[in-house]
Amino acid sequence: MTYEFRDYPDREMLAMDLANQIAGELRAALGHEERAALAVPGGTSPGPVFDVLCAADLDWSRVDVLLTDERWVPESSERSNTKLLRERLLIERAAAARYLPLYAEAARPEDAMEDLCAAIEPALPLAVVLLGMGADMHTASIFPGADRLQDALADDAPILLPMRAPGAREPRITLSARVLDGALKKHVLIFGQEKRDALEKAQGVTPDEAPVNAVLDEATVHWAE
Ligand SMILES: O=C1O[C@H](COP(=O)(O)O)[C@@H](O)[C@H](O)[C@H]1O
Repeated sequence: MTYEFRDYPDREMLAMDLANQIAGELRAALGHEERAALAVPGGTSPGPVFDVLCAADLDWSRVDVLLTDERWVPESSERSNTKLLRERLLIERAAAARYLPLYAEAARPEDAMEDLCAAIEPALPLAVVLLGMGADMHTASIFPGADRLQDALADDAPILLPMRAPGAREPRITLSARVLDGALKKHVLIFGQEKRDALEKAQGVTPDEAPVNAVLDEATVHWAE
């Protein structure tokens, strides 16, 4: 497994550079495809990248935007990844993109899985994926020790899976490793020494213990303190 590691002087430069790269990759994809799909993480890290990317000059009306994973909470919750996306990515020029939700008003992710999957399937494969990583080496909502971990890592995994894990505060829904790893361009965004150490620790460890390993091959990792 090989990946490129980019070390930036600060978070602002990382956000500018990464957003410009993603915009360029989407433009390139739209040069030879009718539509291009972009999957992005939630959590605390990607906001500054969204702040730049939302203003990128490209034909957003031909872009499908989706999350890599969602916490099963309503959009009004501060824990909602969708809320973050609506406030910081799906604005300005990017407001013209088509948003493919990973959440529906249902008590459990299982209750909405079929409809959510049916909407996403035609948009695949992903043209570009941006992933986050937790200090426990989870990526998207594929957590070490999760109830559906093996299913999410399987070669024949479904597009989406419900997920519950000791490290996750609420039920989750996540794209499988197969779908994330199948993206034509893959970026992983991490900030801080703790996550850099975690990424190094993930080397040579199985994806069961370090799920991020399932998506790292040929990815670019972007890091700043
Ligand atoms: O819960 C989640 O965590 C990861 C990492 O988030 P961060 O706050 O440590 O940046 C994120 O990539 C994922 O989308 C999110 O649901």
